[in-house]
Amino acid sequence: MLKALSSSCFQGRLRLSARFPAAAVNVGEGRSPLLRVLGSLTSRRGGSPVFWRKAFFCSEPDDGSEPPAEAKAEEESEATANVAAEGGGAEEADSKASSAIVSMNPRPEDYLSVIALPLPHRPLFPGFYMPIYVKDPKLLAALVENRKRSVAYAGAFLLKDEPEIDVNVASGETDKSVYDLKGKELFKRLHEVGTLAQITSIQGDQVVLIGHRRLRITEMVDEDPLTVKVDHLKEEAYNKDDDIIKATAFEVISTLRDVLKTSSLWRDHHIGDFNYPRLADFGAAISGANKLLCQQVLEELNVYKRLKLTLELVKKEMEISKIQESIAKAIEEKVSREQRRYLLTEQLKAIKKELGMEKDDKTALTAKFRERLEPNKDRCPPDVLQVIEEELTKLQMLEPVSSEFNVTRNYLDWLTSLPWGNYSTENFDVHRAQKILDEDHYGLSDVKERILEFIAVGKLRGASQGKIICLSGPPGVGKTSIGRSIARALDRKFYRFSVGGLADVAEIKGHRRTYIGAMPGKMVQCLKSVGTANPLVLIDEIDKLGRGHAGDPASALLELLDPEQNINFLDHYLDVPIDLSKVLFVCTANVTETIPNPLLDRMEVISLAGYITDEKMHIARDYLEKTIREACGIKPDQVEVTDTALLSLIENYCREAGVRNLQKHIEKIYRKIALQLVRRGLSNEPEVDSQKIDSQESSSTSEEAVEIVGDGQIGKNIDASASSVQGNEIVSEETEHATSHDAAVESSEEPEQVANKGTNNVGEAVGSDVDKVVIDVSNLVDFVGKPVFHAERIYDQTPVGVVMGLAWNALGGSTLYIETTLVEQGEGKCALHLTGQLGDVMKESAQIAHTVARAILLEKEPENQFFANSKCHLHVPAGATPKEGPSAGCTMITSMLSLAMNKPVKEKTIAARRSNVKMIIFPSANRRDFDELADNVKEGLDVRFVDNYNQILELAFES
Ligand SMILES: Nc1ncnc2c1ncn2[C@@H]1O[C@H](COP(=O)(O)OP(=O)(O)OP(=O)(O)O)[C@@H](O)[C@H]1O
Repeated sequence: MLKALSSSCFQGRLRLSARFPAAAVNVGEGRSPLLRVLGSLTSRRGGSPVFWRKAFFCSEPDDGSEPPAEAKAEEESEATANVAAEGGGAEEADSKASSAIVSMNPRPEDYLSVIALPLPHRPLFPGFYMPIYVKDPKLLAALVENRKRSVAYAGAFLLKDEPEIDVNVASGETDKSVYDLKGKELFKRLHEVGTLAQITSIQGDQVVLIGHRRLRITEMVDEDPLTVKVDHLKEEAYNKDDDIIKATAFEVISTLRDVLKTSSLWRDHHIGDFNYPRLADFGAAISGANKLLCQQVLEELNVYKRLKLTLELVKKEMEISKIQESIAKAIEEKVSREQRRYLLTEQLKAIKKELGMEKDDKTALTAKFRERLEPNKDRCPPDVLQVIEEELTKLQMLEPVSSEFNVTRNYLDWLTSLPWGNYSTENFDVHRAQKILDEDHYGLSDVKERILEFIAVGKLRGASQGKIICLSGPPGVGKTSIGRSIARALDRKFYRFSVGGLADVAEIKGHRRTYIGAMPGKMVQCLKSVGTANPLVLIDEIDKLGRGHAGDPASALLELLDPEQNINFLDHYLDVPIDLSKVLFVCTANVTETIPNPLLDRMEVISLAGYITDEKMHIARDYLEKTIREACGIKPDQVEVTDTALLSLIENYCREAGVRNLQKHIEKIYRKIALQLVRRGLSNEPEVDSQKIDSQESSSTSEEAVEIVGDGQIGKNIDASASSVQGNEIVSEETEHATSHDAAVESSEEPEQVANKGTNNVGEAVGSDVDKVVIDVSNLVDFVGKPVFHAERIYDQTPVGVVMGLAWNALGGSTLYIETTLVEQGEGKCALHLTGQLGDVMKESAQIAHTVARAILLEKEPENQFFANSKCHLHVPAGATPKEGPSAGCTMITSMLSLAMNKPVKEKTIAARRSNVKMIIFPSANRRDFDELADNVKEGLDVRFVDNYNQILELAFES
């Protein structure tokens, strides 16, 4: 009824059972295709590691029916021979054997007392092979002995779990405890129902069993080795044609088929021609079910119930199989997708390579690097060339996916992109250089002269030497921009970087290549970006160099700048020396005091003092305005900024040493003008358009409209409309102008309106050129807001105790007052109270000034006890600004004396030109500095040089 398992299976099965001793080895090694299949199947299902893996389906069981003829014959002959030779053994066996000698060989069912073999992992099913390991030597010896006496049967019983033993314990441990069990202990632990097992081979401690028929233990006969009395069990009788049994059996078969189908290993096999009880055993045996469930099947003698139990097991197996299949499928799909992609890209690469369309990555890279190096190869230092060659060889040997490959590639990228020995031709034309410098900057004659000297030396030597020029001065005096001009004058490439706040040495010297994301330092980056080895490098803000947490940036900078050292500058990343001796370094600083001394020593400092109003006017007029106007796209005849407006800007808005703020203000003005011009253009255009539309709609006005558009004089039209709208304002504006400028300045009208006024105002002045926007003092406020500064002169006439001094600050110079006033008087109340955020040195100066003033007063007016009996308060205004320095001593003395003698300092005494003061008193030691000032600065100043305070006293108080 049932189909043969498969012809090949059966062949294997029969061969194995027929020639068992030899085949047993094969069984163990799983060489038979069928056994291999079973073995793989079971191991895949994760059954018990040793025993289940080695349980194999074998032959027709001895379930009451006859064993296969061939096997039976062999067994019989073997048994006969053994018994004949030894003529002894166990009692029963003896009796059977002796009876066998007389009548017949012992049959399986004749074994009523058997040695009990414990099976720790799975029960043995009739018809299945199972190799087991017998570790107990006594038991093994007994089995061997029995076998010799042709008592080749034993009972195989599943071991019950010890209640406290976890079923999941490693098999090794379970095995160990199993081997230790003996006698009664073992007896108690055995399941009652087991299998009569034929011992087919014993190889060392490996014993191969074939299950024959079911047994039930009745009692223990012997303890060591455990021998038990058994009953042979038979299935309950059943009706083969019972529909329910039939249906269940079919269901088992079809489920088994499904399982076999889903498992690729079993796909080609068929289920054998079994009877129902055997079918149930087969299903249970090959399922990966739990040992107790299998034992249940073994114990079940009702065929229908056994089939049902098996059906449950195989259904479960089916589910597991399905899940397993879907997992396997998903993984397979993923792997094959990736593999496919990989294969395709490899194929593509191979095709491209074959067609010469693309070389492989490494070859292409190497070729690229070599090509890049080629133009500089002759000038490239030999040691650098050697490093490059070595790295190129290394690149060839590295895997493109490795991180080392990337490091080497980047390194080669940097090495080959530097301009080794590639110098730009310098221009030593002094006249041209002078022209360029004058073109870019007004004044700064010292700086320009120094640059021209440098060029002249270069011309005579034929090559310029590396130099460090340091331009020091307040912000906005043109330090950076003059650096750019020098580069232009010399025809050198320009590169600027700021070291303000720089704290990391790696910024200058680069990181070591071992770091992830390592980069070379600024200088190497500079060379790569300019592409020549002799650029002009402007190092900005060198006075604000950071402290550095790892290493000292100042020392690194020294190595970079020092002409003695930088011929072999070593960048950590590049690791090969670079010659920086031809680089012209220009540094900028606001103050030189904070520049590290070793650096300052090597620099040629050129000071840019700051500009006076005259100079600023020139700069604004001839340089700033011009460039800003162009940048805003405004034509020169569209705008006029009057001198007074410019002056007001400089004096009242941008009080600074440089011109940066002034530049910003002019930019602001020009931006606003640009907006106005655009707005006016736009406000006119829609008007023209609307007329155009009107002309289409109304025929009566069409001619007029066409005339206006056709006229092309849009400007005129704009103006006409503007004047018609603002006619009244023009009149009022004119009157305002006639009366007062201030009124216009304080006007709160919108900037645009005021600008229009300016335009119209000018329109009147320049006749027909009505589009011009004029900025003068009257409308300046609308463009740049209210003035920020007022004259520093607070007093028209300085009162008693007040003296004006000169101060230096970061914005350049400024004037400041020193005021002393009396707090209270009384016998012995001599005290001095100081305010105005004075630094320690300045406080000490004030104390000294107090003492000196007292001494001078004592000498001049011995009877004047002012200082002895007065508490004075000295204040330096602008209290929010900290002040420090030793140079205010004389001014303080003068201020205190003025109070003590109750005489104001003479109006023309101490002053600065910017504050409209006429006389300045300088210490004689400063005469040299004063002489260096340009004539236009000195102009109009009454300067006196003094050696001691008495001279000041004379100038300040005596007429
Ligand atoms: N003498 C000058 N003639 C023409 N333009 C000048 C002059 N001095 C400064 N300028 C202009 O002023 C602007 C500011 O100058 P720059 O940026 O070079 O100042 P700086 O001294 O480098 O300031 P900082 O110290 O803040 O860096 C530039 O646009 C520059 O062209």
